[in-house]
Amino acid sequence: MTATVIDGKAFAADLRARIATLAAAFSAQAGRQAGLAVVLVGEDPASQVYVRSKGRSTVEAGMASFEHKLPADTDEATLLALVERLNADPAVDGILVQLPLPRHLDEQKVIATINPDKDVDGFHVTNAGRLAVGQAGFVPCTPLGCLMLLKDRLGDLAGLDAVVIGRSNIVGKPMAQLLLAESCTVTVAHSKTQNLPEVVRRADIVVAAVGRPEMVKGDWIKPGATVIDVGINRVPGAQDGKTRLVGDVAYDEAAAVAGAITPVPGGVGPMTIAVLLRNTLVAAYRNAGIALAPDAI
Ligand SMILES: NC(=O)C1=CN([C@@H]2O[C@H](COP(=O)(O)OP(=O)(O)OC[C@H]3O[C@@H](n4cnc5c(N)ncnc54)[C@H](OP(=O)(O)O)[C@@H]3O)[C@@H](O)[C@H]2O)C=CC1
Ligand SMILES: Nc1nc(=O)c2c([nH]1)NC[C@@H]1CN(c3ccc(C(=O)N[C@@H](CCC(=O)O)C(=O)O)cc3)C=[N+]21
Ligand SMILES: [Mg+2]
Repeated sequence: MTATVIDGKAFAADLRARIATLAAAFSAQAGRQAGLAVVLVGEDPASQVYVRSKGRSTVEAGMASFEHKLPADTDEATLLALVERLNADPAVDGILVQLPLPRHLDEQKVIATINPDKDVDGFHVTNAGRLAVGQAGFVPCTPLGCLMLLKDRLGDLAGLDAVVIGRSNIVGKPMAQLLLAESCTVTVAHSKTQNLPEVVRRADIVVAAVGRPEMVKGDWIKPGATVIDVGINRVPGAQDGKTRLVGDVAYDEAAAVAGAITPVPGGVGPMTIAVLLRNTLVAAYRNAGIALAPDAI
């Protein structure tokens, strides 16, 4: 058996096209574009690439992009003051502070300062709480993108056994909450989990969000299972000095057993950015007081 490749890049492109149509309608109705502010502290090359790509996608979708680049030695008061200014700016519907922050800055404090109704990353405790109790709020982009791919592939998820590997606040935990809300039987595995291969072998749905290159092996996968690989790991490539991107799943092995699998790159990553645009547009409609059908995007 060879798995169906879940084309996240194509799915995300389709989603972005639908968002662009709605963003144009929003601009016409509201008399202004929806706006996303992205804050980058420091010069981490990977973060710079992501921020540039977010800015480009935002503009392509017909929304305004406000990029704020601050030096690595920015102090906490300066960063918090910028977030407060963006909270108060009516042109800004969504605020994203690129993580990780330099070590001297307290990520939790920065996230707590973002107005929850502009928190398009869904990282604020208010949004985490809303997700946990089933209230409307912003859901973190990566897990929501994973859920969209799963529902597109599998339809109703009720009763399926799902194993999420990883329990971070930005991927693993919200992913588990979303799958629980879809009535999956959810197991959350982490670095202290015993017999991880056996745990994973029970799963109809595997979401790997670990940050360890190709850790999940082909013989951990139940035949026919759906495998979502969140991992983005840069490893040395075949040629000297070159690097390549691999996921948390040993792709070729797993694809020989799974029913469907996301590739890296071209799987979950592009979905993250598309969902960020979606969340920003939802925020814009809400901030402008214009109704948006719950299933519009
Ligand atoms: N595609 C995308 O858009 C995105 C991709 N990513 C990628 O996803 C991956 C995970 O990111 P993130 O959640 O932020 O990572 P974190 O480092 O915050 O969390 C990693 C999780 O994996 C668990 N873990 C570590 N080692 C093992 C192990 N040997 N066995 C089982 N579990 C283990 C940790 O357990 P414990 O809690 O016990 O330490 C932790 O819960 C990374 O590769 C990251 O680059 C992240 C965000 C977006
Ligand atoms: N506040 C905040 N919100 C985030 O959502 C956030 C963050 N900080 N910090 C970093 C992580 C990582 N992340 C990715 C987004 C897109 C791709 C993506 O598009 N990846 C492409 C490949 C990109 C490449 O070639 O490097 C792909 O998988 O096909 C990957 C990873 C968002 N993150
Ligand atoms: Mg982290």
